[in-house]
Parts: sequence; structure tokens; C-alpha cells
Amino acid sequence: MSQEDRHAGKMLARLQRHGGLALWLALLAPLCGGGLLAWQAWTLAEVLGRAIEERAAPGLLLPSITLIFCLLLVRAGLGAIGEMAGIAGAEAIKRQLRQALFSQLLARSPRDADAAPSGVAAAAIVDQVEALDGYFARYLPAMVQAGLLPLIFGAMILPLDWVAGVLFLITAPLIPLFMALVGWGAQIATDRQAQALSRLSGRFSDRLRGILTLKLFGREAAETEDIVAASEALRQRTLKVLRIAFLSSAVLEFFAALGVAGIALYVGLTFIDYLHLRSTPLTLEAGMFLLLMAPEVYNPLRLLASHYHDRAVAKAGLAEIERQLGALPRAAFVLEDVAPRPGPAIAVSLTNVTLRTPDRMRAVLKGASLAVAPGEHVAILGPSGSGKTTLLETLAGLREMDGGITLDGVRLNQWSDGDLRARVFVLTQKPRLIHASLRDNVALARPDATIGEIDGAVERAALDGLVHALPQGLETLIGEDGVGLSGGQAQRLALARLFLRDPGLILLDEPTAHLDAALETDIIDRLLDYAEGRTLIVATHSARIAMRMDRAYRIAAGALFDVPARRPSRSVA
Ligand SMILES: Nc1ncnc2c1ncn2[C@@H]1O[C@H](COP(=O)(O)OP(=O)(O)OP(=O)(O)O)[C@@H](O)[C@H]1O
Repeated sequence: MSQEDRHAGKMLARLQRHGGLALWLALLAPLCGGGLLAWQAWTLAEVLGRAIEERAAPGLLLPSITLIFCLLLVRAGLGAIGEMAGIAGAEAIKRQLRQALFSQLLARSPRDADAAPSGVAAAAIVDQVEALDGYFARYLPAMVQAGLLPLIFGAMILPLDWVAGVLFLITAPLIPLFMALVGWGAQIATDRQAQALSRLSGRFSDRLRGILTLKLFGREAAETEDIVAASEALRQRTLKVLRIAFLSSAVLEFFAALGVAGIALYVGLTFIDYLHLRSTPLTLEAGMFLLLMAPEVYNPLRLLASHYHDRAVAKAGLAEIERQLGALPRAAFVLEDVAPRPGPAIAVSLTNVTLRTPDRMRAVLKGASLAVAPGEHVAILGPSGSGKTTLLETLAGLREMDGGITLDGVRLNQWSDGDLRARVFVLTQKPRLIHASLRDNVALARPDATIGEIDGAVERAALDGLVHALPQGLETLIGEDGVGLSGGQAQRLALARLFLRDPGLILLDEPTAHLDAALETDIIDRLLDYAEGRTLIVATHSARIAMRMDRAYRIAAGALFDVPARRPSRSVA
């Protein structure tokens, strides 16, 4: 057993605990069903023996026949309960794992350089977690049955007929042995299939997001071909897995058929007096019982074989999840929605700070120092790619850095994520709008905001004209990425979120990038009005914004330079 195999086994055992009572029921119900089956077979053999050998009257046999029907009903009920419990247990495990993975994804910085592409992350959390279903709902109960029932049946049969007992006890273990041999190949094929599925999902969702760009460059045919090629690769790998699954089933069916035929031959030859392996004659009752039980001894093993590839699929799914999202979390992270918290303006201080690109290959800012007083308004200028966004996102706690950054005298890494989000507002360069109404998009910043507060925020972002012109007003639905809005409107909609937050530190990345000069001046007025008494740091290329700030800095060649401020000095807290 390889190290990965052992690790996957350990992970599956850990996840199994979340199946709770339902999973235990799924494991126990078939065992009880197995016990009842032996009872039923014995009663049936007895009825047939008495009817044929003793010619018992039907009335005398009626209680036993009734018992057989009752046992049949109870077994059917147990089967249904076991199956439903298996599904419920597997669902509980998948739900817990999805919750843990999603909360782990949220707990990490979205700016992590090694964060999985969204399509791949979605495939891991949706598809690869789904791959565990068969393991918990079907494979585990089948494994417990296959491990215990043939032994129990064999032990029951042994005192009745040692030849049949020995035959069962020898042939039954051969089946899992051969299946394990076939299973080694299955694991490799299934791992490859899981990777192909991830690749297809990631590629598909990525291309779906960029569909407009692909169309504009006339790349529909080439990209469609790529998707077809990725799905063809998945098809071939799936077929390979299926071939191995069919092969393992065929191996098992062969041995099971051989075992049943052996017993039938032995019972038949003993009855016609051709074989004399027993010291006492074989009764019809015992012979019938052996014949009835022969297929049942192998049945749990056949069931195991038909679900054997579920185990390989689950292991491959787990390996793929760990490859894409890192080690499995032990439990779901406790997440709490963070409400904005009003408070005084925040002082910002940078001492000897070095910032690197997310891949840590290059420093964009080296040994920079800066002090921003509470309530001060500062512009960060610099050529494209110089590191303005990096600086803002570092102040928002989204990126790693070397050196000392404090907010209100407290080191940035000592601020809890909740406190940071409650007191600091960040408007990124490409704010994400969700597929929902305009109102919901603004209310994302504060879901408990009143209608009046949302209307106020929209008006403050100079969007009231647009909203009044729409027949459905703020209830108008917009697409992902703000489809249905101009670039400037989408930017202002994202800005409207600021006016619901009441932060002590506002970090804005190119807030007026899509606006004409007149609108830019108007928005700057509104922003400065709102930012009065709050600390504001704006990354911008716009000289118009920079000259309205208290101070401006420029990032160039990895250093932060002071640019003389042009705004008439005003008193800052
Ligand atoms: N994921 C990444 N991996 C490696 N390098 C990156 C990554 N993201 C950004 N960079 C690099 O980090 C540097 C700083 O980028 P940043 O976005 O901070 O610049 P900027 O000044 O905000 O640019 P712009 O004005 O164009 O928005 C750039 O040179 C960019 O190439």
C-alpha cells in the first residue's frame, strides 16, 4: 500500500465520523438482514424437507411459511432503511466537507498566489466532493457485509457440512484477493480521470467568463475544439476506469459462479450416492439449506465488487481536492458576517516596509516608510505596475509583507479579520458585481440597511438619474460583472457600497477610472465630503484627484517619494 493510499484511507476514516448515526445504521442494517436471511433459508429448507420427505400437511407448514413471508418483509424493510441511511450518512459527510472547504477558501486571502482558479475550486468542492458519495453510501456498507457475512455464513455451514464449509471458507477470500490485484490498476486510472475532470471544469468555467473576449478575437472554433479535446480526454479516461471496473466484476462473477457450481455439484453427487465425503447421510433439509445459502455466501462479495471502484473514485477525488485546495480542513472554520462598525478615523503607519509580487519573485516596494494621520487624505501615484494596488491591498490585510505596518498603533497582523473588515473599506480596481438586483448589489455592504439608506447611498454615488430612468428602478437585475451597466456606472454602484459602511479608513483603487472629467470632479467632491473625518488613501493616475488630497506620494523604482501637495492645508484631527 503506497503512502498516498494510506493517507487517503486515513482521510476517509476521518470523514466517516461525520456520517453519524445514519452511517452506523447503514452498516448495521445489512448485517441484521444477513442474519435474517440465514434464518429464512433454514426455515425454507425445513418447509421443503418436511413437505417432500415427510409429506407434511399444508396446514402444519403454514406457520413456517408465514414466518418466511414475515422475514422477507422485514429484510426488505431493513434493506430500504440501510440504503436510505447510507444516503443520509453520505450526504451529511459531503455537506460537512463542502462547508469546511468553502470556509477554508474564504478564510484564506483571495490574493494568495497559489489560490486555485475559480473553475477548479468549484469543481473540487462540487464534483470531487460528490465523488465521495458512492464510497460512504454503498462501498462501506458493502465492505462490512463482505468482511463479515461470508465468515458468519461459513461458520454456520461448517458444523452442518464440513466439505461445504471448507469450500466456502477457501473460495470466498480468493475473491477480494483478485479484486485487490485488479484494483491497483483501477486507482491509477481513476486518479487520471479525476484530474481530467478538474481540467475540463476549470477550462470550461474560465472560457465561459472570457466568452466576450474569445468572440471578439474570433476564437470560438479553436476554443470549442480545446473544450472538445478536454472532454474527449475525460471520456477516454472514464472508459478506462469502466473497463477495469467491468473486469473486476467479471473476475468476481467467475469465482462466485465456480463456488456455487461446486456446492451444487457436491450436494447433487452426495444425494445420488456418488460422493461419500460425509460420515452421516446428507438430509434433504441440510442439502436444500446449502443450496439456498451458496449464492448468498458470495453475494456480499459480488456487491463489494460492484462498488469496488467507488473506493478508487473517492480516493482520487480526495487527492484532487488536496492537490487543488491544500490539506483537508479538520472542521469548518467558524465564519461570521462582519457588520460595519462606526468609529474615529484610523492612523496608518508604514516603517521600512517591503512589498513583493504575489509570487514573491520581485519586490515592488523596498524599505518604504509613511505616516498618515487620522483623517488625512493621501494619494498614491505611480506608473502602471509600480505597486499601488499592492500597497492598498497590503493595508487591507490581503497580502503578505516584510516590515512594520500599524493601524491606530496596532500591528496589522494583530488586527482580527473581523475588526479589519468592520473598520476598513476597500474599493478594488475591478469591484465584483453579482448577478442580482441593483439594490442587492449595494446592500451587500450592509444587508440590514433600510430602503432609505440604500436610496441615499445610490444618490450619493450619483446613480439616482440612472435608477429613475429604469422601469424597475433599484429592482433591476444586472448580470455578473455588471453586465447591463456601463463601466462608470458599475464603478459607481460599487462606490455606493462605501456610503453604507461608515469606515475609519477608506482605501480606493482608481475610483474614477471610467468617468469623464465632469463626473470625476463631481464624484471627487462627493467622496471628499464623505471622507471628511476619515482617513482616505487613494491609488490613482489622476492628477485631478491627487491635487485635491492633503498629500500625495509616488511609487517609482521600488521607492515611495513625497510629491508636494497642492490642496490648501486643512486641519486634520
Ligand atoms: N499574481 C501575480 N504574480 C506575479 N506578479 C504580479 C501578480 N500580480 C501583480 N503582479 C506584479 O506586481 C506588480 C505591482 O502590481 P500592482 O497591481 O500593484 O500595480 P499598480 O501600480 O496598481 O498598477 P496599475 O496602475 O496598472 O493598476 C506589477 O508589476 C505586476 O506585474
